[in-house]
Amino acid sequence: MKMDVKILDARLRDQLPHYATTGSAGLDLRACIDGPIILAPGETRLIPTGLAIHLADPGYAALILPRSGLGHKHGIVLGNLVGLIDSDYQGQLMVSAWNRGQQAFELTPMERLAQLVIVPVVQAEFNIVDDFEASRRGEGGFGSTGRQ
Ligand SMILES: O=c1ccn([C@H]2C[C@H](O)[C@@H](COP(=O)(O)OP(=O)(O)OP(=O)(O)O)O2)c(=O)[nH]1
Ligand SMILES: [Mg+2]
Repeated sequence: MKMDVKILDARLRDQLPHYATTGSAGLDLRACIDGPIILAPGETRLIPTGLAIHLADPGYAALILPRSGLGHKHGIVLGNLVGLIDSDYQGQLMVSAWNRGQQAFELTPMERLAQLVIVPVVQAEFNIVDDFEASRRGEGGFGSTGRQ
């Protein structure tokens, strides 16, 4: 698919997000900040990415996800856990950077902070009913099938 992209920060012109390998699902998003930012343990900051996208088609959405290295090694994940980008959103992509770790983390200008994944979406119509057609699971959940 092709999506409209606006480059809001000139520094991105020579380091546009791209799929790093042929099989990559995510496009890395960079921290478009003017100087280093120290994220104290527990702190959350909204970080601009210098990029806007317009998916336009309600059959798509984009997800902002943490990078595994930053999340696992440094505790840098997302304040909203997952960012959901609507197909009609035209503003700058923002990353809620949360230091869930015990150590301060220095975020460097233009470092790759999170990743963007484009996903298909189905908008559901409601068919209001009094009772569902029976299923094997019924209302069982939250471990109802056991652990092993
Ligand atoms: O990590 C994120 C999450 C959201 N957004 C933008 C795109 C999205 O389409 C819009 C609204 O996001 P969401 O619906 O999750 O937030 P809300 O709190 O419900 O705000 P709104 O009332 O604007 O829908 O904010 C980001 O840039 N980054
Ligand atoms: Mg919303």
